[in-house]
Amino acid sequence: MSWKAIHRWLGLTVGVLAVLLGLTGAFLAMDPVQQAWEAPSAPGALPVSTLVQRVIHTIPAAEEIRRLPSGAIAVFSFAGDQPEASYVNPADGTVLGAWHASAVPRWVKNLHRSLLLGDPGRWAAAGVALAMGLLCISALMLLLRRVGGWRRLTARVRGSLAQRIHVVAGRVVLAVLCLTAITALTMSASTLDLVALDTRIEPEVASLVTGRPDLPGAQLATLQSLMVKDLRQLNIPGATDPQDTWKVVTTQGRGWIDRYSGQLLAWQDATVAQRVYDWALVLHTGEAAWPWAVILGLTGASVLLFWLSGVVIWWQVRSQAPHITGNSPPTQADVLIFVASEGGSTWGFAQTLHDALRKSGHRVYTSPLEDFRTTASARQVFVLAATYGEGQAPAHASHALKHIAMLNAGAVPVTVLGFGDRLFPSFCAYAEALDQTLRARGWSSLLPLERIHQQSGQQFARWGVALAQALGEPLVLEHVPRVPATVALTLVARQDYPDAFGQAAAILRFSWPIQDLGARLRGRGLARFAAGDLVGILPPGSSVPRYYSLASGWEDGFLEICVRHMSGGLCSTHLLGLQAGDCIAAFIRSNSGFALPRSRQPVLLIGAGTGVAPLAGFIRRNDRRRPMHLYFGGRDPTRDFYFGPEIQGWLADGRLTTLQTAFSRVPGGGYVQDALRREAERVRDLIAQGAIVRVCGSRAMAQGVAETLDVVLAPLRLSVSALRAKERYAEDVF
Ligand SMILES: Cc1cc2nc3c(=O)[nH]c(=O)nc-3n(C[C@H](O)[C@H](O)[C@H](O)COP(=O)(O)O)c2cc1C
Repeated sequence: MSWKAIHRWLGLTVGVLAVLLGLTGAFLAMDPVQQAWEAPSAPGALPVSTLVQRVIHTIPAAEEIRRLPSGAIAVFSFAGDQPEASYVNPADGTVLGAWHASAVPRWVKNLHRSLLLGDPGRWAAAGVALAMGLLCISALMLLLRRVGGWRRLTARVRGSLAQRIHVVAGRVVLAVLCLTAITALTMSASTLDLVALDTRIEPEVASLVTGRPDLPGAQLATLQSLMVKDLRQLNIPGATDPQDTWKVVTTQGRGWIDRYSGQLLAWQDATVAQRVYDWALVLHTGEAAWPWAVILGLTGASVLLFWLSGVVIWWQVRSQAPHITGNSPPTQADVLIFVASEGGSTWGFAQTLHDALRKSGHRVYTSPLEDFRTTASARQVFVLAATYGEGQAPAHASHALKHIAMLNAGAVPVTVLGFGDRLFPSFCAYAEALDQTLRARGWSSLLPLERIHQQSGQQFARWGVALAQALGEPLVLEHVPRVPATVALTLVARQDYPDAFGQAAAILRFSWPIQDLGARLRGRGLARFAAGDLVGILPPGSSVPRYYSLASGWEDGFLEICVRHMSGGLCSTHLLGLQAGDCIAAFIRSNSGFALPRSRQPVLLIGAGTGVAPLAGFIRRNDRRRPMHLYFGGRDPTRDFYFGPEIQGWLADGRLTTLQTAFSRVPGGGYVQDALRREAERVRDLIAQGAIVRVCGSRAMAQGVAETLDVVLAPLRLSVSALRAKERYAEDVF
């Protein structure tokens, strides 16, 4: 079972009880705070003998003195038949007021400890604590996987409002929740008699009656050397029983003292189990320190927040998960289809294949690629995989390749169909990696690897013809593409560059519709985005989105892109024809590999042409004035210096540290690579300081930059591929 499944199912099943224990725990945590408020605590260095003297002076009938976990002193006595308990000021022994066993209704404590169900309830509460511990561990695993390791634990969180609340709150209180679960289990082990705290019998001791009067408490040597901070409880010998003794309980153990001679008659050290229990009690209840109790209280209350946001996330994921209609149980299916998809379009192709195979009489099971396996009934397996990042797997399938590489080959052929885009340097690289791994492990295939460019229905249909021939069945793959859920963005401003060498360009700024809280919680509407992410735009009459890098983040309050006209380009023509107030259909695709990690390390931004857009977005958000160095390449500063005035402004206000430009169509000009060569010394310095590099522009430019940097970095024995491996170098190319 995966960590995700453990987290999800424990959260959904035990979650309600965890909320109950969390809220009652938060309520109980008020107790130490209230006690600290009601009575001053005894000074730690006060000897117990002095305390006894003062208490007996004020309450001669005192029978027991207890130091409450808050540090306050409570004295128990009898007035006639009536038991009395009072707070006493340890400074002078004056009575401060009546002490109640707990101001908190007893049943809240019972509810917290045993759900008001006695022993079975205690077992249930322990079970919830165990589940809570597992929830914490699985949460940590998921968090680490999501952000990409310990070093990125504080990285920006993406997703719907519910997801962000869940993760951000988790980062804050996870450790305390985990500690609470462990201490609860420790205490439960004792309450449920799984561990005995002390199996020793109390010694039979009695004061030796000699006719002498009682020695006053102030003169008892044991109490003189005992400080109040170490006292738990002190029983004063009763007037009616001459053999009665003093009994003192401390953090170290317990002892019995002769009332006439003051001699210590017996002593028992606290057991290890007792000490562990005491620590667990203090950490779980916060009784020794009210500030800790406040932290515990807030943490307990946060369980409700986790549960609510967790349920919303679960519902959101469920409703957004691809649903394949007509899925057969895997054990009965003769065809298995496994899918790796980020944007969902590959699922549409999988459904078409699924339906066509069913139509020709097969029983088909379709599932995400991370479930890859074969069954006894399977005769054919198909893997439909999209490629993301720089030739990587879609996020949900990030571990699938490793899993497949560990499997022994089966007799069933496994055929891979890749989905990608030739505009990316690593076209269908993930599908290729899957295919190579399968072949290397010895799996056969019905058809060689095929790569589908830009979700082409025709290419898919052609592959269907080859498949039909190989299967010897009349199979037809007619794919009607699924259109991704889009939001209408309104153009609010545009800045034109009409003279950008025959290809008009513009910076377009859009607004998005206001979303209510419910929609934001569930991640409906426009997803949150950061500079460097992509906006997918569906031009009218097309179901294939075109992607543009974002030059702004959600916090900027607008969505900005830089578009250059491509001759015959459906989308760029549409975008450049927009007027203020016109709308486009768009959605967000995250590009987390290109995002800047949060750190103070310098950043080298290298961009050419409209590729400067995401880099401009990074600089715009650089409120913390992290060192950022921009290398911009264009043709002519008067014609295609996109974001030029803003860049100069950022340079002036410190968001941008340095700017190097290279324009190719001016006398003595050159390319951005030339600027890098010119600045080789500084580039090396920055890289040696741990700088991270982001490159955005055309494929040819990115290639040229990588080659130049390899030469520049050679004296450091570093290369672009070494930086890439350390996630210090990323490209966004088009
Ligand atoms: C951010 C991003 C990165 C991509 N990277 C690659 C890539 O490296 N290689 C490739 O061939 N296709 C790449 N593509 C194209 C997708 O693989 C292609 O559009 C695919 O059909 C999407 O399938 P899906 O909607 O099921 O995720 C990328 C697309 C996006 C949005």
